[in-house]
Formats: sequence, structure tokens, C-alpha cells
Amino acid sequence: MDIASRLLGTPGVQKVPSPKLDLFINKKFLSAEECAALIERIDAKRRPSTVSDDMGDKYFRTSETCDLSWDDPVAIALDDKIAGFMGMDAALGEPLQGQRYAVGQEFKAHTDYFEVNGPDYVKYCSETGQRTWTAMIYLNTPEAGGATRFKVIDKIVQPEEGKLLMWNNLRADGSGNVATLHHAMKVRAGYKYVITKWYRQRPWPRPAAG
Ligand SMILES: O=C(O)CCC(=O)C(=O)O
Ligand SMILES: [Fe+2]
Repeated sequence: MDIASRLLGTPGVQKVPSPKLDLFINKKFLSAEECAALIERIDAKRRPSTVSDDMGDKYFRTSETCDLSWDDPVAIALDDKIAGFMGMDAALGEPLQGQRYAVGQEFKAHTDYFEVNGPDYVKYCSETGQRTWTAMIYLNTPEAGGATRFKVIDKIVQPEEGKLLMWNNLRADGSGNVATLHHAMKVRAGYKYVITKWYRQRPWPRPAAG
């Protein structure tokens, strides 16, 4: 069964009503304890975020980021949990990425797939293919701000501790779906912590075990 059909039939999963994209929400995907363990890791490893193409705007993604280690048991457990829930092959996943946004920080409107004719396509996609699905989890409920806005479909998702979002970045023909355009809006008070997981068309290379 494909991922979207499976999620449609999964208890506790809501589909955001739009004919333009497959966007699903599962509240309380993670417990407070699971979220706290991940926040601890993000705080231990975070550094200023980068983007593949900031379109000349150095304020495009102002959060701090970290990749979680493949050999961290907390990351391994989360990886399995997300893939199992979605019915996704875990081998297709990039490393889990954590982010922290402080007051005023944001990630401006962007798509997670790469532009086929853009400068990054060959560099980022020749081995593993395009990004397919995104899974994103809010690890806390910021005091104010920090919503994720899907502007094309006019949907604003409020950040809430443990809430999982999942969407398909591609159309049925494999091209990028512009309706996935999303903006991580500025945090107005407190912090916002998230985990992002991107899946590819082909397996992502992992370090050899041991
Ligand atoms: O923090 C958010 O709300 C969205 C994060 C995001 O879009 C990303 O990391 O690609
Ligand atoms: Fe994104």
C-alpha cells in the first residue's frame, strides 16, 4: 500500500483537506519524555543552520541545526518509530535533523524538494534521488509564534509538543509539488524545537557499523 493510503487508514491521523497535496497530522506522536530526550541532544550539538540555496538572503533560515548521530540509541528508536508509522523503508532516510528557533528566528517559505534545474540538483540528488516525503515533529509548544504556514493551501499548523506532520513533496509523476511550499514562522516568545526527517527515492548511504 502506498504511504498516503496507509496514513488515511491510520487511527489518530488527520488529513489536511486539500486536493493539492497529501499533508497528514498525528498529535501526540511522541511523549513528553521522548521530546525532552531529543531536545537535550539538539542543545548539545546545535550550530547555525545552513540551506542549500538561500537565494541571496542570509536571513532565510536563522535557526540552529544539528544532525543526530546514526549510532545514538534515541535517534535509532525515533528513526524506527517514524518509518514504522508511515510504512516507509527506513533505508531511504537522511539523518534525523534537529533544529532550535529562538525569538525572531524562522525558516522562510521554501520547498523541501530540490529544483531539478537548480544549482543543487546534481550535487544533492545524483546519488540518492529527489526528496519524497517529509516527516516533522514539534518537540515543544513555544510560548508564542513558530507556526508552520503552508501558504498555497492556506493552512497554518500550530506547533504542539509531540505533534507529527507528514507530507509528500512530489506529485504522482515525480515532479516537485509547489503546494508543499511552507514557512516556519518566527518564534515570538520562548523557543521552538523540531525534528525533521527527509526521505529519498534511493537509499541514503550510512556509515559502516562498528
Ligand atoms: O520548523 C518548521 O516549522 C519547519 C521546518 C522545515 O520546514 C524544515 O526544516 O525543512
Ligand atoms: Fe521544510
